[in-house]
Amino acid sequence: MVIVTGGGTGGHLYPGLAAARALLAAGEPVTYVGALGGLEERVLPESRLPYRLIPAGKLSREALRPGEGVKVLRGLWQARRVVRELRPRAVLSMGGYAGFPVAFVAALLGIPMVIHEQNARLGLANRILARLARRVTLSTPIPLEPRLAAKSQVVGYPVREEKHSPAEARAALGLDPTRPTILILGGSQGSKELNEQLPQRLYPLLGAWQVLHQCGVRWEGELKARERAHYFVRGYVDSALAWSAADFAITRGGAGTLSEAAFHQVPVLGVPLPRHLDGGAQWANVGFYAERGAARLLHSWDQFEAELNALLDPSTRAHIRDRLKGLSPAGAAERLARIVLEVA
Ligand SMILES: CC(=O)N[C@H]1[C@@H](OP(=O)(O)OP(=O)(O)OC[C@H]2O[C@@H](n3ccc(=O)[nH]c3=O)[C@H](O)[C@@H]2O)O[C@H](CO)[C@@H](O)[C@@H]1O
Repeated sequence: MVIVTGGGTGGHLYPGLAAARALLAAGEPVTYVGALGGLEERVLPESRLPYRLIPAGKLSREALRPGEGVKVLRGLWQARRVVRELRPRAVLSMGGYAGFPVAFVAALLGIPMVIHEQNARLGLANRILARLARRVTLSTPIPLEPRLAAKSQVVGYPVREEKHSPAEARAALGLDPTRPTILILGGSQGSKELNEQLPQRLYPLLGAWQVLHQCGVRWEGELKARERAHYFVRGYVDSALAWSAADFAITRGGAGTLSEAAFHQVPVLGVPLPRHLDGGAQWANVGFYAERGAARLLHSWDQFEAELNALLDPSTRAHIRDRLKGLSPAGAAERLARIVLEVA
C-alpha cells in the first residue's frame, strides 16, 4: 500500500486525490494523510478513500512562533505513528506544509518517497524533501540544481479532466446559457484583493456580458451585496463547470488554476498573490505562462483597463488559446502513479 499526503488548500489536495485514484485504478491500495484544519478535513470524508488527519504546523517563519513550532513537532510524532502502523511501500507527497511530516518521517525510515511540485518553483517543504526523495516530479519544467535535476521528471499537474458545453455549464451554475461569461476565480480560499477590486470595474460590461465571481466561502456574505443583474457571486464553485462556462477568466496565480485554464483553453488574466505571502510561487506560475504568451499578467491595478480590453478582443483570446495548447497534457495523475509504483 501507498500513502499519498498533502493538502491544506485545493492546489495541493485535488492533484493528490487524482494521484490516489490513479494508484487505486492501477490496483494499489492507498491511504490519504492530510492535515487537521485543512480543506481535506471537509473533502476526504466524501472521497471514499481511507484517510487519516494529523496535525501539521506551517513551515516558514511561522514555525518559529511557539504554537506553530509545537504543531510541527506533534505532526512529525503522529506521522511516525501512522507510517509505522500502515507500513507503506512508498509515500507520495504533494508538497505544502500538510505533506511534509509523513514524507519526512518515511524518508528517514528508508521508505521510498516521491514528491510532486505543482508550482513553477520549489516550495519550502519540497526544497527540504527533494534531497531525501527518490524522484522529484514537476508540473512544469523548472530549473533545478544538478543533483535534483538528475532525479526529476515533468509529469504535469493532475487536473480534473471533465468538460461541459458552455450552455450546459452556464445553465447548471444558474447563469444565462447564452451570455458570454467572465469567470473570477480567487482560488481555494477566495481572494480578498480580487473581491475588493473587481465588481465595480466589471459592472460597466454587464450590458453584454455576465460575470461569475467565486469569492471564497468566508467572504460570501459580504460579496453577495455586490451582486447585480448578470453579476453572480458564489463562495465556492464546481470548477469543471465554471471553466466550461467561461470565455475568459481573472484569477490568482495558483498552479491548479493555471493548469485548469490550459486544460479548458480559457485565457486568463493572472493576478499573483503578493510575493511575501507565498515566496513568489504565484508570480513564477503566471510568469511561466505569460512568457509563453499563454496568459496575461497584471503587474499593477493601473494596467487593469488595458488588460481587460485586451481580453475583450476575440483575436487576443484566440491567440492565447492557441498558446495554451499542450501546457496541461492529460494523464498527469497516471504518469505520477506509474513513477510511485516504479520506486515502491
Ligand atoms: C495561498 C496559497 O498558498 N496558494 C497556493 C495554493 O493555492 P490554491 O489552493 O488556492 O490554488 P490552486 O489554484 O492551485 O488550486 C485551487 C483548486 O481549487 C479548485 N477550486 C477553487 C475554488 C472554487 O470555488 N472551486 C474549486 O474547485 C480549483 O479549481 C483548483 O483545482 O496551492 C497552489 C498549488 O500548490 C499554489 O500555486 C498556490 O500558491
